[in-house]
Amino acid sequence: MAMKYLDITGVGIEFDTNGTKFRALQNVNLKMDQGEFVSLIGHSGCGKSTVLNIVAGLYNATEGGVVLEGKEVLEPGPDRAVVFQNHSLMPWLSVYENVELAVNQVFRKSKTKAERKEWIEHNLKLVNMDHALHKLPGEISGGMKQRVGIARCLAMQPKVLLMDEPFGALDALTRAQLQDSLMEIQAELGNTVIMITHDVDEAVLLSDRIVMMSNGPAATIGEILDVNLARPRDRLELAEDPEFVHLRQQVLEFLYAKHSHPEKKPSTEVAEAVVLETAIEGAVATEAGATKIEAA
Ligand SMILES: Nc1ncnc2c1ncn2[C@@H]1O[C@H](COP(=O)(O)OP(=O)(O)OP(=O)(O)O)[C@@H](O)[C@H]1O
Repeated sequence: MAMKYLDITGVGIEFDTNGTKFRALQNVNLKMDQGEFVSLIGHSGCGKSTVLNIVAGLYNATEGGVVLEGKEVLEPGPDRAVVFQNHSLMPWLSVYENVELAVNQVFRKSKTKAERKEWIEHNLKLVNMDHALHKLPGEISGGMKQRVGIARCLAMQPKVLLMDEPFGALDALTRAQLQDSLMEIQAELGNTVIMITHDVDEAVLLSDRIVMMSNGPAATIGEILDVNLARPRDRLELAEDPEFVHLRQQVLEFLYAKHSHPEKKPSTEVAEAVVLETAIEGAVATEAGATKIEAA
């Protein structure tokens, strides 16, 4: 079979927590084209973040692996930028400086200072944050912080944008605005995106495909749903579109009829601590130096 842009093949992972082995993922296979937008959906604790962390290079798979544009993923790198649920901006740096940090890391050698400045401003404009360049994260709203986090990732021109519930902490209206912005940016830039979400409508609205995961332990991909709704997509029109309603129904059925009973699993505390840690590493998991966790 021909290599795809992003190839996740036979991925499994077993964690070793204080001598107890826990198999989180088993035989996960996903092949993505360049420019594709894929959502991962599944019950809490099934392994969505673990898949993302493996693609990010933050976790090493126990079996199988990830190949991006012909190159095996072995560690974090600026070709895979991560947007976390909680922005992970450096609180002491301005909006501009937060993006600058990432841009300098990737483009210090290839762009002049003036070009970098223009590039930072361009990316903040893409997310409608060019009006607040000199504000600190503490001086802007949650939705604005998330916009800056997205701009920071986009500015690195990653091959793949990895988003872990990027709008999960936002109110419904802000979330809708950011979803629309993301669709516009995606239409303009053609980013390849993997996004974790718990929101069925969000998955259908944004995705080309929805990857639905079975419950763990040993979670895997249960079904993949193609979303062939025409773009650009308008949330109001789609609300009554029979195809949208049908797709939504299929995801709900998967989650609540076919896989409704998540089995008891060890606490997710460890995973959460790891994600928090990587978030604090901040300026970027996006940055090549982020913490890497070895699996058992
Ligand atoms: N570093 C780790 N060490 C041990 N166990 C882990 C680690 N990371 C994840 N796990 C376990 O793997 C399973 C999958 O966790 P993961 O965070 O990937 O799930 P999730 O689907 O993203 O959950 P949620 O939707 O609640 O964020 C959980 O049982 C979790 O406890």
